[in-house]
Amino acid sequence: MFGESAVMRFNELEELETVSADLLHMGKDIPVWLFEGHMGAGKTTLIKALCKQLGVRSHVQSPTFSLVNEYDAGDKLVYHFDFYRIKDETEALDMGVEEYFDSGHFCFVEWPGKIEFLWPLNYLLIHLEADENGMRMLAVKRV
Ligand SMILES: Nc1ncnc2c1ncn2[C@@H]1O[C@H](COP(=O)(O)OP(=O)(O)OP(=O)(O)O)[C@@H](O)[C@H]1O
Repeated sequence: MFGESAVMRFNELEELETVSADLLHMGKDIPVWLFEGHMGAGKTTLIKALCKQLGVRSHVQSPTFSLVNEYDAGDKLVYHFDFYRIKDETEALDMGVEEYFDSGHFCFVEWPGKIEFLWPLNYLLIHLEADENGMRMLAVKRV
């Protein structure tokens, strides 16, 4: 639908259903999705919308302290990471982040810049920004 990259603009929470459906259409064959964006850009909110589309019924919230949450999405699992508070990449290695990335299950990663050396070869890179009016700009690229 979008080729290898796309830009989307939206400003209503209701639009997230369409945005997340489009993203899944574009990247459903890629397990690891990296979500870049400043605090409050809307990373967790977008991941919630994606999880809903994937059939997750449990509560989706940022795993700021646990580093990873696991959600059941029927035939697949979703691992939701937040590396904002991680000390260094050794901590990510110790929690087995490479095994998660290789598992074939969806891995949605907030603050991926904190573990840049551990990014897999292929991933979906999503960059989110919010302007002063609350308008969101999302750029997505298959790598
Ligand atoms: N598309 C959107 N339209 C309107 N409001 C939104 C949208 N996305 C997020 N918000 C609102 O912006 C606020 C911050 O969103 P969210 O917590 O998802 O950001 P975040 O990028 O995960 O931040 P952090 O890095 O601090 O976890 C929330 O109150 C959320 O409801």
